[in-house]
Amino acid sequence: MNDNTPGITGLILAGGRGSRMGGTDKGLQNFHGLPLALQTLMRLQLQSTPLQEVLINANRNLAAYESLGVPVWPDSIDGFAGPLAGFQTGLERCETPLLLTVPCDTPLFPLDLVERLYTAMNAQDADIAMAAAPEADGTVRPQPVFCLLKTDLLESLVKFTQGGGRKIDAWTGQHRCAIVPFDLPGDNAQAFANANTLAELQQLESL
Ligand SMILES: Nc1nc2c(ncn2[C@@H]2O[C@H](COP(=O)(O)OP(=O)(O)OP(=O)(O)O)[C@@H](O)[C@H]2O)c(=O)[nH]1
Repeated sequence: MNDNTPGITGLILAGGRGSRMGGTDKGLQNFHGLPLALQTLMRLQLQSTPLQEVLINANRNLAAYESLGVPVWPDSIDGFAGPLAGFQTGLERCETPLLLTVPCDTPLFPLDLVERLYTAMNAQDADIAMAAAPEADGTVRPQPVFCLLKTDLLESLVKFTQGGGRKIDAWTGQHRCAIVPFDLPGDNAQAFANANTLAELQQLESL
């Protein structure tokens, strides 16, 4: 990070239903003995480009999340409207020019995530930088919940969600969006592996 890097707030998205995990609150499931949300928080605190602040977005068990020591905000849109509701909450609550979103169920994400998204955003004069990574079939695909966003996109997002929009790519497609592949030699091919089920969580622990 150099002196010109603007403040960046990290947002942990832990507001989902976790239906494929039996309706459990995913962020509170243990990964190597600690809740996924805490593992995610620690990974954000280890980023090569430091964050100014971290927030958690959760819709259940708020006291348990608050015990992790950072501010916790539930969705401002009712009814589990999806990750974009979390983006909106983060943009409403963050006090820095940039917001980084990460999900709570992908605990091996790269330690240079912030650095590479920020570099691409600048180089491409973009409003959003989104990670992309190889999936099981080897194809590099966007990972839409890993986004660096300019905070002044809030108005656009509120308009989009008020119009019933729920799909991340439909909204990001309205803006200059840099897609940032994490498939360089030395990148961990499993870095964006996520746990939707308890079996997948166990698999992740064995990596
Ligand atoms: N704030 C917020 N975040 C959500 C919502 N739905 C999903 N997310 C988050 O978006 C990320 C990806 O979520 P998914 O795996 O698609 O959904 P999930 O609710 O976690 O799990 P499933 O119900 O099994 O699909 C996770 O970090 C979720 O916490 C929501 O309604 N509100």
